[in-house]
Parts: sequence; C-alpha cells; structure tokens
Amino acid sequence: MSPTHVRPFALIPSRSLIYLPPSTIKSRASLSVRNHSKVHCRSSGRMSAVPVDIIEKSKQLAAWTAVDNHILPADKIIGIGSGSTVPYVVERILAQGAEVNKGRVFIPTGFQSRQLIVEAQLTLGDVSQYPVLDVTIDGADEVDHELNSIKGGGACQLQEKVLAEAAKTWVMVADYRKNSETLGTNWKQGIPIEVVPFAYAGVLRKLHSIGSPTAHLRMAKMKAGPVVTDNGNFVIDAPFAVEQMKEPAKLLTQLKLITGIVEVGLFCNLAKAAYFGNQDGSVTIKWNNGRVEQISKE
Ligand SMILES: O=C(CO)[C@H](O)[C@H](O)COP(=O)(O)O
Repeated sequence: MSPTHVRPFALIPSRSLIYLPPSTIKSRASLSVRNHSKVHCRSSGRMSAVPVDIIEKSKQLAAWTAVDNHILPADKIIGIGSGSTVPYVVERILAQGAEVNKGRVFIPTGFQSRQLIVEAQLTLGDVSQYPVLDVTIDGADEVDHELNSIKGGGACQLQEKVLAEAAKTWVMVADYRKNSETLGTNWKQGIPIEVVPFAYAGVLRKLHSIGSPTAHLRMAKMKAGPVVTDNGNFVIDAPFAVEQMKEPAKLLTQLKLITGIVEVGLFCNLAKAAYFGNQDGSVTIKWNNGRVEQISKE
C-alpha cells in the first residue's frame, strides 16, 4: 500500500469519518506536486538525495492524517498555516465535501495560505473577526521531543503564532526531516526573528552579544535587499548554541524582551500534537502528553 492509501482515521474508531480515496482529491495542491528526482533541503542548504516524490508523499500523509484526526464536522473556524505541507491540509479539507465546508470559515496565517483558501473557494475570514479558532493546522521547520518548534522559515511566524495561540487545538504537520530531539539539530539557519525595520541593526548587535554571533538579516533571493514579511517587517535568522536551544522557552522569554523584536519563531507549549510523514509511508504522532504514536502502513 502506498503512503497515499493509508487510512489514518481507521485507527481511531471513535471518529466516524468516511474514507475518501485519493481519486476524489482534485485541488491545485495535488496538481502542483512534481516528480523531480532531487529536492533542495532548506534546513541544510544542500541537495537531498531523497526523491521529491517520497518527501511530498510524507508531507501529504502527515497533513491528511492530521486533518482526519483534528478537523471534525463540528469544527467551524479553522486556521490554515503556511509552508509547503499546508496545501495538502487544504486538499484533505476539500475532500471532506462542499456540504461540511459550506458552514466553515478559514483564517490564514499569511499571503500564501490566504491564496490557498481563496483558490479552493473556501470562505475566508480574519483573526480579528474570529479571535477564537476551533483548530489550526500549520507546518514547522523543526519540532523537538516536547513539541517545541522552530517556525518562520517562510517568514510567517508572527501571524502563525497569533493563530496558534487563538486556536483551541494547534497541530503541526511536517515530513520526517523536521522531527528531532533538540531544536537546531536539523534546522541550522537559526531562529527566525521578525523585527521592526528601523530597529534591526540594534537588535542584531544585541543578538550577537547574547549568544548568536552569526545572527544576520535574511536577504531576499529575487529582490535586492532584505526579505519583507507580510506585516512589512524584516527577519533576522539567529543560530544559538545547543545548550540554549535545549531550553527554548527560556530563550524565547529572553528574546521577547529585546525592544524591536516583534515575534520569535520559537513556539513553546502550544501544540497538541505534531504529525510527521515518514519515508516508509508510516506516520509518527508526537502528543503533548509525551506519547509517541506510530501509525504504520498496512
Ligand atoms: O513556519 C513556516 C513559515 O513561516 C512554515 O510552516 C515552515 O517553514 C514549514 O514550511 P515547509 O512545510 O515548507 O517546510
């Protein structure tokens, strides 16, 4: 059985979801999955030898399993996160059918997820209209053993954290490369930190002095100058030593006190669960009570 044929909800008998075969899925997301043989690995900056197919399937598997487990018919206000795994979340939500989605409002974490919602013809809302969400599903750059995570690889961490905190249930989805014991093990670029533009130089100096000597402004790839977030701010990527990364909540508190920092891409004590699609077609679920569940393909 291929990863896309795993029926995760079958393992949760209390849920009465109907299995939707992959052939019922017709979103743009599924059309955009290409069959390249190599993929650029954002965390290491190197090319991964793992076929894109496998990585994409593991993203899809994580996303589908999370949707099946956490987006129930009663859930009406739903947050849609950012990143390359999230199109599969929308894909699976669409597969729940027009009837159930008619009564729902979807809140984006940024431009990308806003576009996904609009293109899927789902109802778009704003977190200022709906400050309490039933559930938000989002991607992650790395997740540790306690469900702390690094986010902001796509520079969306401010809106992502607002939606994570607003949600009654916040769940992360990712491929197996994001699953680690300690933050900073696989994600080497550092913690994405959103800063007010005029304060960036001072914030950088401060970061250099508190344990991140290589902290730097994130530069745009196809534009001269820095990356500008959906909120008009800059992003600093700040790597810290393993010892500091082992206590992410402490580091987060320290960083939040620096004037000019708007938000820090460390998400601590927020997640209910994190779903990782694996290369062999299984899914690892880390729960916030410490339980780790392994769902194998049949
Ligand atoms: O935090 C994020 C954007 O700010 C993304 O959720 C994170 O970068 C994961 O993205 P991807 O699924 O493409 O690896």
